Amino acid sequence: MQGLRQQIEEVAAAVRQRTDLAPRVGIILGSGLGGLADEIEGATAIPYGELPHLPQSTAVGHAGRLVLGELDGMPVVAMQGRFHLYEGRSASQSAMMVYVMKALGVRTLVVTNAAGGINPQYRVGDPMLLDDHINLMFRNPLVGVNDDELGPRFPDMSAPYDVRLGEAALAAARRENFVCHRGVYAGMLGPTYETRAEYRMLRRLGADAAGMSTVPEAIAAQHAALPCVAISTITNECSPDKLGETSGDEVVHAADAASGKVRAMVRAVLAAVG
Ligand SMILES: O=P(O)(O)O[C@@H]1C[C@H](O)[C@@H](CO)O1
Ligand code: HPA
Repeated sequence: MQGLRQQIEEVAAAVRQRTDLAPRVGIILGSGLGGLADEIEGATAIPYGELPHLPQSTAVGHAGRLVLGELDGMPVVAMQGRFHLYEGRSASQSAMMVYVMKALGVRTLVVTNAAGGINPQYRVGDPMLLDDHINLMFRNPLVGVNDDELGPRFPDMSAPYDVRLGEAALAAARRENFVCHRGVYAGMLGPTYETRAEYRMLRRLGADAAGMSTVPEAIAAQHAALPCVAISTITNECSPDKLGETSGDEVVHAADAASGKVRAMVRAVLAAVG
């Protein structure tokens, strides 16, 4: 883990060479939400390829850049593209940027993603605030020797998502008059979408939505004592009894179409951070 801390410091130092902005909020932009980074003012954009230790982002709809600047007056750092396990990344690699963001000064993490709606009440385009998650990736970024400088050996996971900031996100949905659910996200390894039997199983396990990201990042945030808010956009309905086909393009398109709602929620979280 000492090696990991060194890598974190080297990435953070490379970022500091490009800008002296000290971000307070870190934002991980999921599929369809990359456009939020275009609203960041005074932006410095750094392609991942220009930073040490970072792999290329290969996922559809993920630009692969770090964008630093101000959003509604708040200094932020946004990941325009993340590292998924299905791209061949380890859980540790997929979560490393959480520690880099903390090293840069971030004190709150906002995570967004696209997810399949398992709860039969959920419709394409609805946002879901994560109340909790189930780690079905069978990977954990904290496996290995723990670095006590980064966080404790056995982090508590009884409340991985910040309730007060989540309330601020929900209040934005009420104010702007759109439906927003609060539910449980099942983190899957991917890259296949689930079978009908798997969606049925996930529903029985208590999941409301399924996706292929977020869980390693939320675990790292908890390890690093960073309050975390996570918001899914429901991009496909996964009723086992009438399951249609799903594709990556459909997911990106649906997330893009609904991105205004999630943007409003992210901005409400920024305002609540104060
Ligand atoms: O980065 P996210 O989670 O938004 O990526 C999307 C959703 C799934 O994880 C994956 C397949 O649709 O891409
Ligand atoms: O149905 C899904 N399953 C897993 N990941 C997803 N990402 C978008 N939709 C889905």
